[in-house]
Amino acid sequence: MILDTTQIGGCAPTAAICTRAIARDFTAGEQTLRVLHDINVDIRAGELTYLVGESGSGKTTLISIMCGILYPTEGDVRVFGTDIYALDDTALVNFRLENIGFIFQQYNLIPSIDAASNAAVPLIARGMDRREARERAVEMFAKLNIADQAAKLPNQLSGGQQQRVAIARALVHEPRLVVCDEPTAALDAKSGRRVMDLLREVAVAADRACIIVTHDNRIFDLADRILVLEDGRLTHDGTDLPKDH
Ligand SMILES: Nc1ncnc2c1ncn2[C@@H]1O[C@H](COP(=O)(O)OP(=O)(O)OP(=O)(O)O)[C@@H](O)[C@H]1O
Repeated sequence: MILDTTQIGGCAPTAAICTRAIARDFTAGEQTLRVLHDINVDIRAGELTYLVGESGSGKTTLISIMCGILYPTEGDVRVFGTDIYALDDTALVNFRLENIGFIFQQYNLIPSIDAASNAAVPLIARGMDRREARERAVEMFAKLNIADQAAKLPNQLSGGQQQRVAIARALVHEPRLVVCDEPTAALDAKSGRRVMDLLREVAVAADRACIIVTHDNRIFDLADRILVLEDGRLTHDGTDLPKDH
């Protein structure tokens, strides 16, 4: 019998991310702490989804699990239909490289190479010629208003400029899933909205999705969908924040 694996656990075939019964424990000394409990959510393609919640509620842990960098203690994660934690390590790395762009709170830029080379890394890792990869990175810089910063080393850039280099690096290979942890926190209001416009332009389409962890109430109106985590449990899923938030 042939199983339609996209339907396992009730995952919609069109879901960008589908989590079923996700739990995650961390162990510190003798103590084991459960920081995520029974997370069942479908992130739809074509939408900008926000994940909000108090500090320590589990947002970074959940997005790390959703994008293949942290194994869940329990449960399954499908990204565009692929059961990612059933892949072997090499296949998982390749899957991430091909399909996922990350923007983390720490920019993790390589200090010894210039901004354009940093942003070109995902293309070079996929085998693109270095010069062409840099050109593509600089095109992305133009959209982010930092084209004139391409030849600078990371330590010659402001915090906001470093963040935009990290954003360019996440988007340069046009991944199907973009995952961002506080992408606008270090930016002024105008630059923050510009980054959100760019994320919507590049990262949201019929077969693409973007999930954003944010506390930034200046951009809440731009979400298609808002998920709220409280103490490791999903307590709200809607087009707006709950009234008491
Ligand atoms: N590697 C780890 N070892 C032990 N505990 C951890 C580890 N990573 C996270 N935790 C704990 O898990 C809980 C959730 O952390 P997480 O970073 O996911 O929260 P968050 O909602 O992203 O917080 P913030 O908004 O402050 O970034 C916290 O209690 C945190 O202390």
